[in-house]
Amino acid sequence: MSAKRNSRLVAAEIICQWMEDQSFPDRKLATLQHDHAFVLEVVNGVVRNQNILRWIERKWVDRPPRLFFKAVLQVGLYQLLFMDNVEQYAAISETVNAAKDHPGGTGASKMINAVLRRAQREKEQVLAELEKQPAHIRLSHPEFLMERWTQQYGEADTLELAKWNNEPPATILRIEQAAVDAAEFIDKLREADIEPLMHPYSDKEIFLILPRGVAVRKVPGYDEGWFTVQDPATSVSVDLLAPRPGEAVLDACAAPGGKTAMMAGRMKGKGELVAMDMHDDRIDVLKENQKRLNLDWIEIVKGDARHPETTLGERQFDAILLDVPCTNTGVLKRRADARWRIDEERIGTITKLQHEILDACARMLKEKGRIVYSTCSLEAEENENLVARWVRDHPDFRLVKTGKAFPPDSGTDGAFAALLRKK
Ligand SMILES: C[S@@+](CC[C@H](N)C(=O)[O-])C[C@H]1O[C@@H](n2cnc3c(N)ncnc32)[C@H](O)[C@@H]1O
Repeated sequence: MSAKRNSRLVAAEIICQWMEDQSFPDRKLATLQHDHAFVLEVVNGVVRNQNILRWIERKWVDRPPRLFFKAVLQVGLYQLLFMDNVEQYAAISETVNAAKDHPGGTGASKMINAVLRRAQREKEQVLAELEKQPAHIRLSHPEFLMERWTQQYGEADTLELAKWNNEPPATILRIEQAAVDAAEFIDKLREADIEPLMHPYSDKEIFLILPRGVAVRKVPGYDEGWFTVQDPATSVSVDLLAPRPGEAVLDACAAPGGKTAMMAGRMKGKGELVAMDMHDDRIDVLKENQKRLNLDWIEIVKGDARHPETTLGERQFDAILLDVPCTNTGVLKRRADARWRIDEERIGTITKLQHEILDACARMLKEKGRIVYSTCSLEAEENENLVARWVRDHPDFRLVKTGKAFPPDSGTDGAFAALLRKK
């Protein structure tokens, strides 16, 4: 049996890797063996609160430490300043040990020890001082993003949005009503001492909010495929597309398959539903979900939505969902690292890709067919502006309707969807 590793060290290694190459190991985090909940909270908290932690480092550390020690320091600071359920002595000693055992760690561990003890002594003062800092530091968002939101949505809504992004995300389940009766599922949850809350957004679908700390894999009916983990905002696009039994439907950017599963439910297992994605690792997850949800009638294909004919030949569809890759600004609450990946250049690159996917997949549509273009972004360039420009350039299509969920007012993640019909 392997010896239990220092959880602070595990967290620091993951954070250091992220600092080096921006790779955020969602899957590794989901499968950690030891102290899963603690490491997950620390990693997400440190990444989310970068601007605050860097601000403290600039105030209290004379010479910037090497990346690994920077990560260890941030792990310690995050526990002391933001986690109420951690014993302070353990937080300091275990974090210092994580640095000490590393090559070159003798000097760094002294610095880390001194800064953490200072954080322990001066916690109230430093948090009060933080409240006086500019919003992008206090709420830990990129300055340029706060500025562009302020221009688009005004200052008050921007501040509300940034605060919402920093709250812990709720785990929300969508009941697979073809697999289980909703009342029976809720009874099973209660028998397992899980008291769910019905999400107010529930309409065609039923969404349940799980109490904090419940591991999804332990929820009754996980293996039987009685539910998917999914925010209600995901139904904005599926409601607009409204796939029907017997239709030929393409989900061109499908993995991990939340919306595919929702569409499969609407189609009641009848018709053709093709789920495509271009990334092998994402297709693996799509297949796992397909298996768990018993949706073997769905066809999963690997293909590039910029060149769908290469995979799909001359097939034509009644309805196409384009849930395109985006900047994710509507789901920053769920994805701790996403806010740091956005810049003006990325918005430019991603809108070009979105445009290419829309152009190419529109060719796969039957006469009078329909497309829903959707994102989980709040940026007008990726949403309203892109669709308006595309329809201007494609007079054989008309924009029928758009749908939007905008947090925090929506009480959901952010989402945008536009229904386009071929004339
Ligand atoms: C927003 S996610 C889709 C989420 C999915 N619809 C769901 O509800 O679970 C976008 C997906 O597009 C895929 N993707 C990115 N570029 C693509 C391309 N050129 N062709 C096909 N899929 C692509 C990504 O791998 C990713 O899985």
